[in-house]
Amino acid sequence: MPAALTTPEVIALASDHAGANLKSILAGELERLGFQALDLGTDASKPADYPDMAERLADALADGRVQRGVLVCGTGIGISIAANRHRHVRAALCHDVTSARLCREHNDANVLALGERLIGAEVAKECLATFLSTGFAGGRHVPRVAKLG
Ligand SMILES: O=C(CO)[C@H](O)[C@H](O)[C@H](O)COP(=O)(O)O
Repeated sequence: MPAALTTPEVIALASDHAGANLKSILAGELERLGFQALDLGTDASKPADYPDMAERLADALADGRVQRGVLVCGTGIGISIAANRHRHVRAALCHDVTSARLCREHNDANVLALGERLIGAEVAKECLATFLSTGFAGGRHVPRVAKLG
């Protein structure tokens, strides 16, 4: 009997020009991990303002194209600030795997934000894999997360 086919989860990525190279690396890593990458731009040759790129990802979450996403700018700061202005976005700026785990367990983050100019590709890939494989812990965190929205 043939194995059941499952549709891979689509994960959206967006970045400004300063995060475009790391975004490409992470798109490849997503495919390697069995996800489908939806690249919302920009590429390194097309300068873009991080609020506009955060909005693209916020829109993809709002209209249901994706449930989770990744944002990258130079530091991850500007693009995470911009993303969190959208009420349905819980973007977590992470520089390490522990933060990537805790933002899922405690905050039910739906967006991982990274800074290409601050962390290396290998750490970024580890953060991505941890973010995607960690569930929300629920319990005492539920009312706290509810107060965010
Ligand atoms: O918002 C940022 C700083 O917190 C991001 O790192 C941007 O990517 C950065 O400001 C872009 O800088 P650039 O000099 O215009 O490339």
